[in-house]
Amino acid sequence: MTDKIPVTVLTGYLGAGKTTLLNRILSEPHGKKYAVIVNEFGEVGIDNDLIVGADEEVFEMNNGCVCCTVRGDLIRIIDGLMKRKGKFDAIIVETTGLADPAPVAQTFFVDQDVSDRTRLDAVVTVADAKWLAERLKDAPEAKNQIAFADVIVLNKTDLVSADELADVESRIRAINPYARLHRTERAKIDIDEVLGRNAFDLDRIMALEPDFLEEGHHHHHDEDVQSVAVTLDGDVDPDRFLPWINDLAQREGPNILRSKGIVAFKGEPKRFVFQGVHMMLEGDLQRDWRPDEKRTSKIVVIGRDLDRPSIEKAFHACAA
Ligand SMILES: Nc1nc2c(ncn2[C@@H]2O[C@H](COP(=O)(O)OP(=O)(O)OP(=O)(O)O)[C@@H](O)[C@H]2O)c(=O)[nH]1
Repeated sequence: MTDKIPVTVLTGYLGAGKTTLLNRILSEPHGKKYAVIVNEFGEVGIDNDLIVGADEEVFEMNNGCVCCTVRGDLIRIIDGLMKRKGKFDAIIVETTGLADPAPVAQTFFVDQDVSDRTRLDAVVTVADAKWLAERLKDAPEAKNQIAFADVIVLNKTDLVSADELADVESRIRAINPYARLHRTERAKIDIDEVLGRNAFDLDRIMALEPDFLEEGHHHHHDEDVQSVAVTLDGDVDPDRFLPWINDLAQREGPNILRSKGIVAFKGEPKRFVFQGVHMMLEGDLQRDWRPDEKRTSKIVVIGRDLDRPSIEKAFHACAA
């Protein structure tokens, strides 16, 4: 068992702070080599672009959710990684915010090749202290992610009062009394609390889902949640884009579960990156566009009842 490569499944609802946690882990002077597998919901890869690349290799799985259509991809990527055994110490799988962690975890037990060579170390769930209580009401995935967690990182504590924090913590405890729970701001946590936990407890999961080890376990996505991805070749006018995106977040905020994008502003050598959850938006200029990189702007808005044509039209109207 000891020579099996540990796998950490990083989950948590849209915008909770998974990539923030992942970047924190990868930026630490850990002296280890991690293989990172990211899966995102949305037709264009943005997350992959936002992971701080040091030495680790990042494998992207788009076009679907890891818990359903791309599970074959996950198995293939892991098989490929295993052929290069010895080159890395651990695998981290970041799932989409809409993934049910059960089938992802199941892969590490049911697929023979994968289970021979890897072991699921822990399911780590990042929870958004501000929005989790709402999502527990309307998003079954959010609840499953908490139920399946071995470690819970209760993030964004800066956005709530002490009472709200205690309330969300008690809601989490009602679903999962077993997981280790940490309160964090910007996912600031000791790496040892997240990786190398040896915490995944199959017995507990079997009690939760007796058919966990049976194949053909299907997860139905919340069909109401859609992803609108728009790309634009060429530069964007910040004087048009910024008021528009701010206005969209204010107007459609309750319906927008997540928004993000990488935008090329006219005359600006740096990439503008914005991130949002509901009506809260943040954005800044990050690294330079590389000489070999096409200045393509891409945005993704994930939510309910979104007006796709109007978002597409409005973004294209921001072209410089
Ligand atoms: N105020 C505040 N914002 C945070 C905190 N942690 C992360 N954020 C912001 O929340 C947004 C979402 O963070 P991400 O790490 O991208 O979340 P994610 O879970 O990877 O999102 P998806 O992969 O799209 O589901 C970003 O704008 C972050 O900067 C926090 O503790 N406090």
